[in-house]
Amino acid sequence: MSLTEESTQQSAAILYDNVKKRYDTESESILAIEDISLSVDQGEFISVVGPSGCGKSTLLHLAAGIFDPTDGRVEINGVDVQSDDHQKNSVGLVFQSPVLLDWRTVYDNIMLPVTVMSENGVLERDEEYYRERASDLLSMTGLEEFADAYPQELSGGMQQRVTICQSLVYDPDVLLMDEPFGALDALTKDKMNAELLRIWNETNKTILFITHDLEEAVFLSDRVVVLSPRPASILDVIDVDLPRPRTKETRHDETFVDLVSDTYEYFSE
Ligand SMILES: Nc1ncnc2c1ncn2[C@@H]1O[C@H](COP(=O)(O)OP(=O)(O)OP(=O)(O)O)[C@@H](O)[C@H]1O
Repeated sequence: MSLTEESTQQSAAILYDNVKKRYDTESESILAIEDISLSVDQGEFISVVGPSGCGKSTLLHLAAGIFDPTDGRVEINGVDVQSDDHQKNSVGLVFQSPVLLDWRTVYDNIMLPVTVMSENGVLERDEEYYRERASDLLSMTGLEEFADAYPQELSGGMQQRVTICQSLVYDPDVLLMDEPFGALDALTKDKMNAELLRIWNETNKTILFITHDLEEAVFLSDRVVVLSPRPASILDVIDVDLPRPRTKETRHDETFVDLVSDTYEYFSE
């Protein structure tokens, strides 16, 4: 049975099947991804780490359908992301810098994807459902008092929470996160990690999380995928056998410390 057949039967949330990606520009041709096959289960939290410029974001952009693979295929819930049957609202995206509109309130920013989907006629439910969902997400992330505030009145961590609400408001199955806490200070990042795990636990999403921070990867994930320098291939997939819920104490657990140091091995010269 091929990887595609096997994983479709189990309906992988995300499937990379022999994926290769080359960027051809006028001046150069860059092979970003050599050959990657990876199956992410429904509800799994998986992190991708690798050296700078190795192709991590490319991997995420392929799952978001932003680029076509040069070879191979990428599926979300068993559907090729490049096919007409792919439902774009099955995927939510969070980037490192919050992309919020200054002139819209927090609540209106969270509702922005719903407004756009409504205008495009692709809303699955009536708007009232999403309005309630936006309010639930505001309270889940402790932002209910800031519903009428504007983004510039919020701290960086709070803005990133708004972005997470925005990506969850239309209830995607899969959340693709590209170094979402990379710009935050260490303490805020730890808090956001704990909060993300709580949200993940409450919403049962599948999360593909890109980070440079190996401790963050191990703390959050069920598995950590280690990529080679560009062109990216998978060097290892590390199972994180740590109990959940993960807490502050987890970071002092011997297994946690060992797993982080095992992962570091791939990056030492
Ligand atoms: N749209 C594009 N056009 C041309 N080249 C690109 C494009 N996007 C990425 N690349 C190139 O592909 C390679 C991989 O980039 P990518 O952003 O995927 O790596 P990354 O591991 O996420 O990087 P970083 O660790 O710096 O965030 C890089 O050499 C980059 O310059």
